[in-house]
Amino acid sequence: MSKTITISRPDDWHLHLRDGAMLEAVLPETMRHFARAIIMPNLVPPVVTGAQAAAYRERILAAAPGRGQFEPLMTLYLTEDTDPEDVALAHASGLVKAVKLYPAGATTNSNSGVRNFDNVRAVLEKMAEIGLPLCLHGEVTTADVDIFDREAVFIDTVLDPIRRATPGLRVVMEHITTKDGVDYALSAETDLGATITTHHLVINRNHILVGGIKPHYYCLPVAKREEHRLALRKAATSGDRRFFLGTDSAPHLDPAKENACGCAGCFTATNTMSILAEVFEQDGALDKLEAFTSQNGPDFYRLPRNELSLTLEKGDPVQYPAKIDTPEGPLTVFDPMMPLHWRVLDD
Ligand SMILES: NC(=O)N[C@@H](CC(=O)O)C(=O)O
Ligand SMILES: [Zn+2]
Ligand SMILES: [Zn+2]
Repeated sequence: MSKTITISRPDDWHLHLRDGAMLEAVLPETMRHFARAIIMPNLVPPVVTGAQAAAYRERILAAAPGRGQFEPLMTLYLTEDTDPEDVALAHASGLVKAVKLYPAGATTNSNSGVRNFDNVRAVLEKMAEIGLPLCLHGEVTTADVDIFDREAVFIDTVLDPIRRATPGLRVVMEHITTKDGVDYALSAETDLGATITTHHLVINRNHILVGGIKPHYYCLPVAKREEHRLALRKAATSGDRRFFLGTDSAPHLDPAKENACGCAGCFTATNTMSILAEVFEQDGALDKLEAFTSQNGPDFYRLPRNELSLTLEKGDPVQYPAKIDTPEGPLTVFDPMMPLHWRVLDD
């Protein structure tokens, strides 16, 4: 008899869908396995206002094969000019589920992000009042801080002060990559969660750099030492409610990655569920997969868990495309460097 596992349908709590032709190419990859996703607002120009988020949501739904089967959970891109009342209205209408803070210059399309955190104080206070989560790209951007230390320094010098100054603010530490991130998430009983990507459970910094530069393993925050990857594995597979899946699936066309100045981002939407099942099985934690992909996220966001389910079956290695063809060129799918034995049924 074949071995199967059935879980509530997963959600992706950190996803880049982009726009236009890329949106059309990547949306089906996520919709195949995920019911909902927190949609990142780092378009060019960014999704700053409620009106822009509503328009982007319509473009996503228009690109969705079989409308109604996928719910985009919209976010606003926090700038120093963001109006607290616009945020409150977009939240009250049910449109917006989180606000995203990018330190200016930290990552792809973050130039409109925050330079002086004092200038967003009024928005953060409003968010604490109305219970709207803040999603954080947690890296400092100062030139004198080593890129491998930027997450840990951000926690000490930005995140912790913001949380102390804004009691009740609900925060998601996005795509944590360090033991420091895990430990900080575990330090709070309420109002703090952390997403973990698929790829950071698989790669460490050697995979980017040993034997030649591997641009498809380059993302931000950059993968760290093996001890950090192991801390992330332990956190994800623990079932602890503070950790949930945010794939950070971040498509960039191959020429933009395979470049003298390659873009940051790994595209994992296609094979994420097979990778995660393999990872959780390797760690003897298949029974915790559902908590990570389907329960802890909606619980944090105070949304119902999905009623539909998803079944994975163990068998011969799964076939998936190495690249997705988009009208604008090829897009490489993340290579986990191991055979994957768990296939999503009916996908
Ligand atoms: N993670 C990445 O490496 N890239 C993301 C931006 C982000 O999430 O920081 C992107 O938009 O390409
Ligand atoms: Zn980020
Ligand atoms: Zn991201």
